[in-house]
Amino acid sequence: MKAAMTRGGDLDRGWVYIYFMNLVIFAAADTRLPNLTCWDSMADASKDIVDGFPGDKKITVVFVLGGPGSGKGTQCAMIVEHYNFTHLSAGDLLRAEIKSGSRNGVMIQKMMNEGKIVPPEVTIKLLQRAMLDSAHDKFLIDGFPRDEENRAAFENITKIEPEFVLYLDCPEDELERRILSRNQGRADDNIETMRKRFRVFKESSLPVIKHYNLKGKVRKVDAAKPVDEVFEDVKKVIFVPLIAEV
Ligand SMILES: Nc1ncnc2c1ncn2[C@@H]1O[C@H](COP(=O)(O)OP(=O)(O)OP(=O)(O)O)[C@@H](O)[C@H]1O
Ligand SMILES: Nc1ccn([C@@H]2O[C@H](COP(=O)(O)O)[C@@H](O)[C@H]2O)c(=O)n1
Repeated sequence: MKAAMTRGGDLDRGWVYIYFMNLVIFAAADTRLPNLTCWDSMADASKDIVDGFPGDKKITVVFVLGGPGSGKGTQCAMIVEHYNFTHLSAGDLLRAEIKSGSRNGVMIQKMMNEGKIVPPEVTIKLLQRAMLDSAHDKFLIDGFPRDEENRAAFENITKIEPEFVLYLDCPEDELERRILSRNQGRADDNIETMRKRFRVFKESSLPVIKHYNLKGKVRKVDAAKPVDEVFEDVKKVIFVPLIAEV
């Protein structure tokens, strides 16, 4: 009897064990649900970067490249006053992403502080969202593509070829002078990071400019001149023959 009771007790304990194991499995499945949802929403969030652009809208893109402090932001601001373009700065979008407190913010901040290039999927997603959110179809994309990886990924994902590349050419000593007197509170505007950024520009961005030059798509301007003179060149030499003023 004792043995039977013990056996019975063992059997009961067995069922209790199975019951609790089921609870654990269900609970585990339950706690995985938010993760599964998260993966789903991540898939949704990344959908916009793999699908190109909706509709047949023709998107015109001009890439604006040049060393750090060459005047990309300054010239883009002047271009949008005269031509029907929307200015998107890759650097500004990345800085906004840091400020938003997003998951990628810490990584982006670290890369920027070291003058390194952020992985293309992050930057392209931000650019593509900004383009999709905009009612416009003509974009000046400033500070992008920074390297061959940026360039190839952008073309593969968006299927967009730039109309041309505006290259603001400026010697390093002038870039350094401008960056060190910019005074906008940017953590990367210091001599050490500036030099790293210039090295990255020479090693990684110049090959992109060369790539487009081989395709006859580069419009180079002497960006060491005063702001208004640079803009006169940008305007007369580049935009007027190609795009009507608004
Ligand atoms: N042609 C110019 N002559 C003198 N100063 C200029 C000229 N163009 C821009 N600057 C000044 O140089 C600094 C850098 O210009 P800007 O921010 O437009 O460069 P950028 O290429 O966008 O820089 P970054 O790549 O670091 O974002 C600013 O303080 C700006 O006022
Ligand atoms: N395509 C890009 C553009 C920028 N970055 C990072 O941001 C820094 C600042 O860029 P600016 O154009 O505002 O000077 C740059 O040094 C990079 O760290 C990037 O990674 N990819």
